[in-house]
Amino acid sequence: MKGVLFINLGSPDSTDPKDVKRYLDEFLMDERVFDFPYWLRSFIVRGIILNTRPKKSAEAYEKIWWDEGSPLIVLSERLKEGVDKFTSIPSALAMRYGNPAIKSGLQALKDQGVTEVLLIPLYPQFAMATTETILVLAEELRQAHFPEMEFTSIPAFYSHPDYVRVLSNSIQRYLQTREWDHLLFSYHGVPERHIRKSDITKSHCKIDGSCCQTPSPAHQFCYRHQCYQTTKQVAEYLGLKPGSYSTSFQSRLGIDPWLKPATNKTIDQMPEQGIKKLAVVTPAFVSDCIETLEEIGIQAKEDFIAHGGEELHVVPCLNDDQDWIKVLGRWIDQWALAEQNA
Ligand SMILES: C=CC1=C(C)c2cc3[nH]c(cc4nc(cc5[nH]c(cc1n2)c(C)c5CCC(=O)O)C(CCC(=O)O)=C4C)c(C)c3C=C
Ligand SMILES: [Fe+2]
Ligand SMILES: [Fe+2]
Repeated sequence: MKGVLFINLGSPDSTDPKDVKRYLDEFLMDERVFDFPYWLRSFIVRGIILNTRPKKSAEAYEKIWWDEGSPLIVLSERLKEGVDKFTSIPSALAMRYGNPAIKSGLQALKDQGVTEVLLIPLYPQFAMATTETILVLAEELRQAHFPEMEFTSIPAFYSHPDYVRVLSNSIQRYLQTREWDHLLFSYHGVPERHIRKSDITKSHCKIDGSCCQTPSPAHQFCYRHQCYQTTKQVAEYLGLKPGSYSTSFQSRLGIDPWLKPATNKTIDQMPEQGIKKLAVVTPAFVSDCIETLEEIGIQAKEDFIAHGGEELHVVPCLNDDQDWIKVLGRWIDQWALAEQNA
C-alpha cells in the first residue's frame, strides 16, 4: 500500500526558552546545517550559540506564536489536511527537527499498512541543510526501523510549471490591492561553503556573477541557482519589468561568508534608492514561520521604515492555498497511479 510523508523543518514545542534550546540544539547540531567536525560544531553551537540564542529566539517566537501553536506546524497541518481531501492514499506530517518526528510519521503510515512511501520535503529548492538532511535521516530510519518500506522522493520543484504558476498567482492576488515600487524575492541564506559542497562537478560553482546562469549538471543540487531560477520564472510569468524586482538572502548566522546580497542590507538601502513601498516574497518557505513573520514581517519592516521607507508588504507563503493543495494532490495521484500501472 502507498502513502505520503510530508516533511517540513520543525519548530520548538513552545516558546519556553528551554524548549527553544532543545530544538535549536537538535537543529544546529545537524552536520548538514553546521557542517563542521563534531568537536568544532559542538564548541560553536553548545559552547557559544546556545548560551544566548535561545532567549532571543524565544522572544521572537513569542511575537508570532498562535493559540494553536507554531505557525509553521499549524500551516503544515492545514496543508496536509487540505491535500488529504484530494487524494485517496494515507498521509502523515513530520518535522526534521522536533515534533512530530519523522520516525513517528513513518510509524503512523506503517500502522495503516503503508509499505511504499512518497517523501515530500516541503522545500521548493534543494539544499544540503534542508532536503538532503531529510532524505539522509529518513533512509537511516528506514534501515534501522522500517526495512520493509520503500521510499521515493519528489525532486526540488522550484521550476515545475505548476509550482511557478501557483506561486506567481498567489503573489499577483496579494499585490493587486496594494501599492508597491519593487518586489524583493528573499530566500533563506546558506553559507557559501554549502553551495561548493553540493557541487557534483566539484568545479562549477564559483558563486560569482555567472556560474548560476551557465548550464551545468551542478544545478540539480545548487541552491543558489535554484533560487535565482525561481525568481526568473516568476518574474517572467508575471511580466515584471527588469529593475522592478531583485533577489536577496536572509537569516545569516555565524561569521563565515553566506550567500549575498543580504536581505537586511538590501532593504535598508532601498529607501535612498527611491523605493518607498516594498513588497517582499519568501519563496524558500512554503509555510509562514518565524523567518517570514518575524524577521521580515516585523524586524525588516521596522528597519525599512527607520531608513525612510513607507510601506513593506510581506506576501504570505503558499500555506494552504487551494491551488497549491490541488497541485500537491495531483503530483501525489500521478505518483500513485504510475506505480500502480508499472
Ligand atoms: C547554520 C544555520 C542555518 C542554516 C544553514 C539554515 C538553512 C535553512 N533554513 C531554512 C528554513 C528555516 N529555518 C528556520 C529557522 C532557523 N534557521 C536557523 C539557522 C539555519 N538555517 C535558525 C537558528 C533558525 C531558528 C530561528 C532563530 O533562532 O532565528 C525556519 C523557521 C522555523 C520556525 O519554527 O518557524 C525555517 C522554515 C532553509 C530553507 C534553509 C536553507 C535553504
Ligand atoms: Fe534556517
Ligand atoms: Fe552557481
